[in-house]
Amino acid sequence: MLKVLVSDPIDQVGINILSQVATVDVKTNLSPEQLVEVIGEYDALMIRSGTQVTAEVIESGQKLKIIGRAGVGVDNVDVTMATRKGIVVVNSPEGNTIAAAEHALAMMMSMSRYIPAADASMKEGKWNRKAFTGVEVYKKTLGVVGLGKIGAHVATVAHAMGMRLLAFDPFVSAERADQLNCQLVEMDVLLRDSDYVTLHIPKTPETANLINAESIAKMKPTARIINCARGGIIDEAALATALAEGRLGGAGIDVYGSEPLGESPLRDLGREIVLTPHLGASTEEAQVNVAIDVAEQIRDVLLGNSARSAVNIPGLRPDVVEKLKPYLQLAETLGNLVGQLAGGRIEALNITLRGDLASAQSQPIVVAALKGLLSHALQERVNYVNASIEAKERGIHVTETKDESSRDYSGSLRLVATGNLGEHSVDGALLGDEEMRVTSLDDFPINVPPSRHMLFTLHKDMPGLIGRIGSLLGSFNVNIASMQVGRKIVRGDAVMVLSLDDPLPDNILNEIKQVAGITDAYTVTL
Ligand SMILES: NC(=O)c1ccc[n+]([C@@H]2O[C@H](COP(=O)([O-])OP(=O)(O)OC[C@H]3O[C@@H](n4cnc5c(N)ncnc54)[C@H](O)[C@@H]3O)[C@@H](O)[C@H]2O)c1
Ligand SMILES: O=C(O)CC[C@@H](O)C(=O)O
Repeated sequence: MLKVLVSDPIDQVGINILSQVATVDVKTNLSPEQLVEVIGEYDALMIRSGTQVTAEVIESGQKLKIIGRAGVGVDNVDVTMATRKGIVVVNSPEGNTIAAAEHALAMMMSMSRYIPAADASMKEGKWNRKAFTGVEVYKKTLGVVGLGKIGAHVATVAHAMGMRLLAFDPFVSAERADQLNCQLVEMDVLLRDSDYVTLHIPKTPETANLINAESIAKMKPTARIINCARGGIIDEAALATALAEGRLGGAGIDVYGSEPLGESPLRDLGREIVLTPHLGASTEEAQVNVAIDVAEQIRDVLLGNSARSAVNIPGLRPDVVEKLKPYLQLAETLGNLVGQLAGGRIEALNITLRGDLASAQSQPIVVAALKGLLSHALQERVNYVNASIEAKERGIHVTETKDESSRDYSGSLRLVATGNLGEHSVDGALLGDEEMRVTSLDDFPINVPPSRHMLFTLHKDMPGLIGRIGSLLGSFNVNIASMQVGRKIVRGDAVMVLSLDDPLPDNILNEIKQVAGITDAYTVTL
């Protein structure tokens, strides 16, 4: 029975989905050591932002196939290590967009009107109207850093509230910014001209400490900053000092460099700062959305299907995979076949997509071919997640070619593997929608369906040779299911492909190679 560990609080609806296919253990508040200790039992791990999925956790998760992050950010997962281990990492890119955007807007309003401080004073029994005179956001300038999903929603609502909008996002077009009524500007201009700055960017090496003493010095002393994105984008010590010294008007902070936030100068500040404990995604609606989104993906992956938002299988969108499925199988089979024919250390693989396939998205097909190529050596350790990285680490130079002009089949593939033992090529196509055919081997035309056990020979086309091979196999009690010969000219070089019902005994290959007229022979197990 499959087992899933849920190590952060997840809505029950997600647990119910996981329970359709697995035993689900909910164990929140595990220490890092406890997580390392138990993770080996589980096929999948579902988390929010509380669990740190370190390299050590992944190393210990020998059975792990998928890590599901019920939210957007995967910075609490060592994705590189997961990829290396062939573990799919999925998230919910949109499930909490509205929740996080509304939290940023709530921060903007509550700090403008000192609502948390006024509320606290009321609860202390006071009636102090003078201490909490705020400011309006109407006609003020909001600088949106990161005009992605959350930034765009914040911009839309802020525009409706009568704010002027600036945006900094090097990856967004001026047209998109225009649609959102934002003026795209450089970061320095945004800092200089904004009354409010709101951050909606991922934490990356470029964005770490983006807001520091230097950038704060560029802002208006009355400006207010909101971070509902990721901790570590603002230098918290520099922020606290600037607020304490009146060099910045206010801050609304939901995320911290280290969570949970321990002792911090931010906690010592007054009404000018609003702090929340990473609540951006904490709405009932968002938690249901992300739980369903991620639990469904875990369930699907455990059932052997693809995930719709895997962060470490770029380009393998489920709709694309669905359409290409028969060709992915073909690519994997041909990769496996040419890998075994080439043997030894493969140095290069060229994949040619022909006919209609030339206009298809090639990346999944290339990944499938690499998975096949490496599967003989790596067995089940190689999968769609890590095939590219494994190939790269082995120094395999991968190239792809597209040839729309080839019209033998509606779409066909050609793989050429070059290694330290030589070069081999295979061509393959689909008959009808799904039936695979190997259509050439080392440029000799053949037409055979791939089968589990196969024997390939390169030989001289001469009378009696096929009979001798048949008798030899018979003497080892190996049954031939089908046989085909391909040649370019009569009595020239030829190939023979035999599909066998049984695996070939170890010693028979050498005997086959001794038969007069045989140049070479290969066994392949698919
Ligand atoms: N507080 C929470 O609970 C909470 C909830 C959801 C999301 N988040 C965080 O909010 C952030 C935004 O999420 P999203 O869903 O909008 O992501 P998104 O990917 O849709 O948008 C991010 C945007 O940032 C831009 N960007 C990347 N690097 C940049 C840089 N150096 N400078 C400027 N722009 C840059 C990208 O082009 C993109 O448009 C993420 O960090 C996410 O983890 C936090
Ligand atoms: O799990 C949470 O509540 C936080 C989620 C949020 O930070 C995200 O990146 O989606």
